[in-house]
Amino acid sequence: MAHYDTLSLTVDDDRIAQLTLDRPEALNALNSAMMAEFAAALVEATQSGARALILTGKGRAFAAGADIAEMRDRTFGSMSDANHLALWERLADLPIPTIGAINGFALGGGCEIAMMCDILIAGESASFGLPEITLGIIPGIGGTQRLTRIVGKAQAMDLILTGRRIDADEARRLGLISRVVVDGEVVEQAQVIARQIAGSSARAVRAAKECVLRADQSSLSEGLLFERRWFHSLFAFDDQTEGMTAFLEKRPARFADA
Ligand SMILES: CC(C)=CC(=O)SCCNC(=O)CCNC(=O)[C@H](O)C(C)(C)COP(=O)(O)OP(=O)(O)OC[C@H]1O[C@@H](n2cnc3c(N)ncnc32)[C@H](O)[C@@H]1OP(=O)(O)O
Repeated sequence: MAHYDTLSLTVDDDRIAQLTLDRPEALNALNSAMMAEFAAALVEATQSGARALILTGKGRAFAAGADIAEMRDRTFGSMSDANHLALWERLADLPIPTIGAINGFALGGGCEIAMMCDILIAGESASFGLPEITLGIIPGIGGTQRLTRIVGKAQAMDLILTGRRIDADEARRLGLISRVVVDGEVVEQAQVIARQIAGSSARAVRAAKECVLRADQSSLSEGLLFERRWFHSLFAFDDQTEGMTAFLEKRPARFADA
């Protein structure tokens, strides 16, 4: 793995990649250096053959948002010419499942990146929020769009216009995250989920991810057709025969790429 200054990337023997944001002294505030390294690390993780990626933060935050010190003196020109923040969006395009393991604060851009993950689990004392409004700006890494799709207009307006923070339980009630776990066990629990995914058929996992994501972006009829076509196509591969034979022979399936 390459050396990074603002994050670390590991890929273990089970082909689980773990990307850890690593600027704990600034609560993992997202600066330009981290954004460039993040994009490079995603490429490296994918090329390593990883079957799932865990995203977490070092210390008492997942990430407390974009780096305010770096951002304060930026201008419209420097932001728009560089299409600033666009690189973070690469996370949403990753072909493998992504699991956000949220420890502590996930605020502003931190919350926005978290919402790009496919599966999101958080420690009991994690807190989420989009406080950009208090800084005279709005979310810029997809926060208004993703939050509205996840929680609906009224809740999204409430959270975005007030900038208030919510705890892990409220985030789960609203649908932002799927599981709340004991603080300190977030990464461990994410690894359990990642291993389960890595032990499944890689093609079926990819098909499932593409179908779920399609649900957000297409009409129901298009989505149903997309799902059915993917379903049919999985019968072209050995994993389907192996999965079903293993069930009938009462043994665990041994998928080719697991
Ligand atoms: C993506 C887009 C479009 C926008 C954004 O994300 S804007 C940023 C949105 N985020 C925020 O507004 C949160 C800012 N941070 C806080 O409100 C607080 O730090 C806290 C509530 C998360 C934690 O407060 P606490 O008192 O526990 O800790 P601090 O002393 O405030 O922080 C420790 C250390 O980290 C620095 N820090 C924290 N957040 C950021 C940030 N977003 N950018 C830059 N630096 C940040 C903080 O200044 C402090 O550093 P020093 O010890 O050097 O003062």
